Parts: sequence; structure tokens; C-alpha cells
Amino acid sequence: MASLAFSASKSYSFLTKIRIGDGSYDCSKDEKSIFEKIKYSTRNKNKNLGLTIMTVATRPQPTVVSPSPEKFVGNDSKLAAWSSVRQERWQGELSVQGEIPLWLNGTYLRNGPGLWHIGDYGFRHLFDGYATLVRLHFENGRVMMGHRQIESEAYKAAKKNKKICYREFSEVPKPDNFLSYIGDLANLFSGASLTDNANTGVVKLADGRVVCLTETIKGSIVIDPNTLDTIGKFEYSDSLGGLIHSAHPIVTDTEFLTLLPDLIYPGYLVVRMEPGTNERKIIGRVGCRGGPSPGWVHSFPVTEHYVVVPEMPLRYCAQNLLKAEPTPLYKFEWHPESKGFVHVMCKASGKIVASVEVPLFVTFHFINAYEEKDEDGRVTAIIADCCEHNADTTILEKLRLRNLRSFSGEDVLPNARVGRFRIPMDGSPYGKLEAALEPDEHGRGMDMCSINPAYLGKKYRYAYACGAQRPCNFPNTLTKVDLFEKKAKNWYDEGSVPSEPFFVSRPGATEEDDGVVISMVSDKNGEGYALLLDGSTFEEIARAKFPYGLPYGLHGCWVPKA
Ligand SMILES: CC(=O)/C=C/C=C(C)/C=C/C1=C(C)CCCC1(C)C
Ligand SMILES: CC(/C=C/C=O)=C\C=C\C=O
Ligand SMILES: [Fe+2]
Repeated sequence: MASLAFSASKSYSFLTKIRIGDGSYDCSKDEKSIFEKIKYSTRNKNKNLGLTIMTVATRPQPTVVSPSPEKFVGNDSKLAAWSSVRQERWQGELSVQGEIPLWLNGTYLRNGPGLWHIGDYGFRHLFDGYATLVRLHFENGRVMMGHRQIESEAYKAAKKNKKICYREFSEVPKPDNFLSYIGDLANLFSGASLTDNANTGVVKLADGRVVCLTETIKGSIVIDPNTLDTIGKFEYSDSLGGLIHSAHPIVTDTEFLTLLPDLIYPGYLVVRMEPGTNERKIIGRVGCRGGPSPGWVHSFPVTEHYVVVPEMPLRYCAQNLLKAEPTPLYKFEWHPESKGFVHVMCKASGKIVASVEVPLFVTFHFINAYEEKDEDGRVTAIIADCCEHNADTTILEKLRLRNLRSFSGEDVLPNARVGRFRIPMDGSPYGKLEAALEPDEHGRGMDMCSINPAYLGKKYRYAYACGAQRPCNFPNTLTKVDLFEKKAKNWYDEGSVPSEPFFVSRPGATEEDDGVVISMVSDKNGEGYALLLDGSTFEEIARAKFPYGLPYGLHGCWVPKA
């Protein structure tokens, strides 16, 4: 689809606008005819798309230039992090330097976008890659490693047809002809053209099933944690519908909670699924206070009794979802005028107990949240921490592969901090957002976080994350943040990129940081290794070298030995 460009020669021109829900978008003549076809083809199927097509007089607008797609380019450095995985699968034992604690028995699984090209066509963005699962199995001081591609429909179709066949984060299949494009747009409304490339995270449900996830609901895929076989789609048996959800559900021994953004009537459904079932049930709904659509919810936090629903001014954009070319913020748009909000929903009743305006913010990842109480045990405020990018959306652009692959020594990673929201529970209309510690403690880099899972929703002291040693173009340290002392301890290996530090608690531990932190490192020689740090001292206790460097990965989970 053409990018938006209007003639500046007249002071007014006539423009077609489509309205979906509360949002309205400009479109060209060709696009208008496509929307008319969609409207007509869905009218008789009882689908209320809330689609209105209208013509309006408008002042000329500036041309919006889309980022250009790129050829498959190599790496400037030897770093394996930003190169596609070398082969479909591998498994074997790793040699260990140092000592793996004998209590560490189980499997760490890490998921991420590890294949960024098809033939000589290179993908644009980190989040576009086809999912690569990596497994580290710890037993009696030994480590077995394996990696394997997830057999999503999107991955299988790309391999078979030698081209992208589904809409990925920034990549869209090239239409063979105009008619198939009309088909694609119609498919977009039904979700058929969206990817099921489950490349973001992996979770172990309380009933033992292991599910890989992305932000499209259809991209929920069950895998075998031992063989890394793709078992099949995780089919939700309810009739909630919708196309997208948070990439980071909250998963505990008793429940699976997630948010379903509603793009038609801007808001979020908060849903819960019990172990052993595939049925999500609605806890409640939050209507957006800003517009034109819900804020992006990559993740959200919970406390013991509440679900915290962030409404970020970086909002989904229905128009960008429909475009064939990427826009500067991909499927999103920055709406500072719409403001930022945080809503608090009671888990038991589904009632909104607080809804406050907060300063503008940009975050992918919430770290944790908890209830602050007075002497009588009454909840006075909710504290919610996140990796906050100083309300600056440029981090999305920095995660383009060509930026990651071309580090020239300049310090180009935008600043980030532990953003701490304080949401009053006394009905006041505003919440606060401040840095929880001086960001220089962690080099002003902050993302890819974990905590001791026993402290989920509770007052906690430690967070593990990736920080920065500058100059850098990507978070390049592992950092342990002490939120009581407001200090951080940092691990750094020059030229290396470590992945999300994942905390595993020692059985029987009574201290919050008694355990190990697992990460996978891409080093400057193109090699890679699994790294184990002591959770308390944050010193290295062991490393296990991979046969070759692996691509960067995002999020993981722990599957304890049965
Ligand atoms: C890897 C990561 O962190 C995020 C991945 C996000 C994806 C794949 C989002 C995909 C989407 C579409 C393909 C269309 C609908 C919107 C959206 C959920 C952004
Ligand atoms: C890798 C990343 C941000 C790094 C910036 O500092 C974000 C990943 C988001 C998806 O899981
Ligand atoms: Fe994430």
C-alpha cells in the first residue's frame, strides 16, 4: 500500500477517511475501494467492524516517509547475536568451566527471534525473526544444550514458498497481484494473515504444558521441553475472539492471567485461565481513557489482589496494521496528547479500584508490582516497576537489525531507567512515575528483567536485568538492582551481548537472592556460552561453551526436574 502523501499545490484537497471504532484514518482511492469491498463482504456475515467510509476536505499534510526494506546484510562485528541461527537444530553436552551447583536440576528454556532471512531477503527488525528455542538442561553438575526452530505455520510456509507468507512484526508478504492483496486485507480482519511465529517467550503452565508465545493469539504454540518438538497450536476453547494479547501473561501455580486489547472499542479485557483448561474467563474490562486506540501492552504487572493495566501513549494503530510498508513506529503510534494512564482492577471482583493519569511513559517490560499498606493494613498505594525508556519511542527504531549490526563505537543506546509508578488508592486522579534508583548505577540501560518468582506481586528487593556499559548500541551488561539500597552490581565482558538474566531460586532458600542467574552470552569472537552467576554475590560461578554462537534470545522459563 502506498505511503501517505498528499499534493501541496492546493490549499484544500478532498480526502477519503475510514473510521474504525473511535479512530479515523486517511486513505487513497485504491485503499477506499478495498475498504468498500471489505465492508461489503463482511456486512452479511454479522460482523460489525464499525467501519465507516467518508470523504472530507482537508488541508495538505506533509509526506510521511516509511523506512525502506533492506537486503540481507552481514554483520560488521563477529557477534552471533544478530545473525540467523546456523542450522535448524543441534543438541549435545557442553563442557563446563567452574562448578554448576548440584541443586540446579531442571531445564532452562529460552525463546527468541533467531532466523532473520529467507533466501537473500533479510528481515528488517529484531522482532521479525522466526522463533529459535534454546534449551539448557542441568543435571548433577552437567549441562546439555539443544536448540531448534519452532514449526509455526508462518515458518513452515516461508520455508516452503521461499518468501514471507504472513504479517510479521514489521514485515508484510509482498502481494503477488492486486487481487491477492484485497484478499490479504480481508484476511487481516479475520486474523488469517497474521503471523503465528511464537518468537517472544515461553511459559510453563501449572498443568505442565509448555507454551511459546508472541503477541498474536494464534501464535500460542505448545512444545515438548525435552525434545523441543512443536506439539501443536494452543487452542483457546472460549469464544472471546480477538487477535492480539499481551506477550507476557502472568503464570503461577494457580492461574494464567492476560490482557486482550480491544481495538474496536478501545479498552482491555482482563482474563484468567485455570490450569488444565484452555478456557479464558473474563475477570473484567477496562475502557481506555485516551485514544484513539489502546496502548501497546507487551506486558503488565500484578499484585497479590490486583491486576495493573497500563495505558501507554504508544498506542496500537489500526491504520498501520493495514499498511504494507512499515511506518516509523511499525504497528503503533505515539499519542502524547492522549496522555498515559494506569488502571487497577480487583482480581476477585473485576472492579476498577483506581484509574490515574501518569506522566508519559514507554515500556516493554514491567518488573513487578506490590501493595503498599498503612499501619492498619489498608492498601494506600500500588507500586509498579518497569524498564522505562524515558517516554522516548526511538528504542523501537534502535532494534532494527541494520542498527544492531552496525555498531561504530558511538554511544547510541537511548537512556532507560527503572521507572517506578506510585498509584494512590485514595481516589486521587494522578499517579507518580520516578526512577527507582539513579540510572547511572546501571549505565542508563535497562531492559529484559526478571525477579525471584516467589516475590511476584509482593514487596521485593532485587531485580535482574540487562544494563549498559557505554558506549554501546544495545544493553551489554547484566545488572542486579537492589531497590532497597538503590545500588546495582554489574557484570560485563567487553564486546559481548548477554541475554535476559533469569533467576532460579535454590530449593529451601530463605533469602530473596539465594539462587543462580542464568544468561546466554554472544561474545566478540562470534562464540557463545551459557553463564551462571551467583544470585547473591553476582559473581560468575560457571560457564558452558556452545559449539557456535547463537542468535540473541528474548525470554525464558524454568522447568524443574519432575
Ligand atoms: C518479539 C516481540 O517482542 C514482539 C513481537 C511482536 C509481534 C510479532 C507483533 C505482531 C503484531 C502483528 C503481526 C499484527 C498485529 C499487531 C502486532 C501484535 C503488533
Ligand atoms: C530487547 C529489548 C529492548 C532493549 C532495550 O534496551 C526489548 C525486547 C522486547 C521484547 O521482548
Ligand atoms: Fe518481552
